[in-house]
Amino acid sequence: MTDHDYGAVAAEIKKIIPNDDYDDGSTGPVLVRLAWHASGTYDKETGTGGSNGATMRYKIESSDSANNGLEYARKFLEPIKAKFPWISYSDLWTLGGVVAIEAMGGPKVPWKPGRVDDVDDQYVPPNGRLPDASQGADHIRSIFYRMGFNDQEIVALSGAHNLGRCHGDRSGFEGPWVPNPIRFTNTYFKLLLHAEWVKGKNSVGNEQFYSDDGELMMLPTDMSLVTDPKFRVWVEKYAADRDLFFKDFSAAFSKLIELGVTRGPEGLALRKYSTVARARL
Ligand code: HEM
Ligand SMILES: N=NC(=O)c1ccncc1
Repeated sequence: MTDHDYGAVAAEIKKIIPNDDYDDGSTGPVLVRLAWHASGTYDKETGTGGSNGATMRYKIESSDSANNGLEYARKFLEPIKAKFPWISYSDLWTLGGVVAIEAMGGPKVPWKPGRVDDVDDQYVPPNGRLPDASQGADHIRSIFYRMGFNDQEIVALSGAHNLGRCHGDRSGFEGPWVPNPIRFTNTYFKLLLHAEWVKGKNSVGNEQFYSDDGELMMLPTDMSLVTDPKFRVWVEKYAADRDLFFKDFSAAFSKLIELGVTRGPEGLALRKYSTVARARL
């Protein structure tokens, strides 16, 4: 692989994180969500989906309602793609999440280049592989076990809900999880355990949980992290130990953005699965 200056790309991404005209003043949370959704379609049994290929460029995937709102993130990164045309979208989108996490005070996340963008939509994974926020622990496990994650990693990754907010016109849920949604901390876990959460219906008719002052929220899937005993063990650990959360989140997010990436001797990603597996998409 020729040596491109990925540090220069990262520095350019860092410049667009603060944004007084967007949400809570930062593009960081939606960039993290883009990196996660671009990777979270992976299926370990068939080797399909994942961050390689940047398949969300194709309508089939970008129009999946689970990806509502990610057009903002993709647009924020377009000028950087124009400035560094040699970087793949697959690498740009994952690097965007990594840079955003660190810029918001989170841990360094190991990231490697070499993803290759698909040239057509033949490898687009089927919709429906991302989690449904209205469900519970069994559903979360089915989604994340499919990707190859365990309970500890599921809880660590869920800590990304310390960032950003829900938007009624995107997901049908509303509000932030924590008081400062543009700083990466373990507050999400402390609130899950120690705040009072009351079930209610939001303005678009979906059930979610509200803090006593009505300012903060939790999704039904968030609440399953404290009602399910095996998840709860890790919520308690991460609420008590920020450094442990940072270490585990960094490892899990690095694993997430590598899903679907098999590199050849030159470091470039190869398509891992056969036409047979593709036929099963
Ligand atoms: C456990 C399964 C998960 C469910 C059901 C879920 C669901 C949701 C929903 C419904 C939203 C609101 C989207 C919107 O209206 O803008 C959201 C936002 C977000 N999610 Fe998740 N999520 C899950 C896991 C994750 C993971 C694993 C990550 C990253 C590691 C993540 C990162 C984010 C971020 C950063 C936001 C805020 C985006 C913004 O502020 O625009 N989520 N999530
Ligand atoms: N982080 N996950 C999400 O943003 C999401 C997942 C599924 N459906 C809507 C939104």
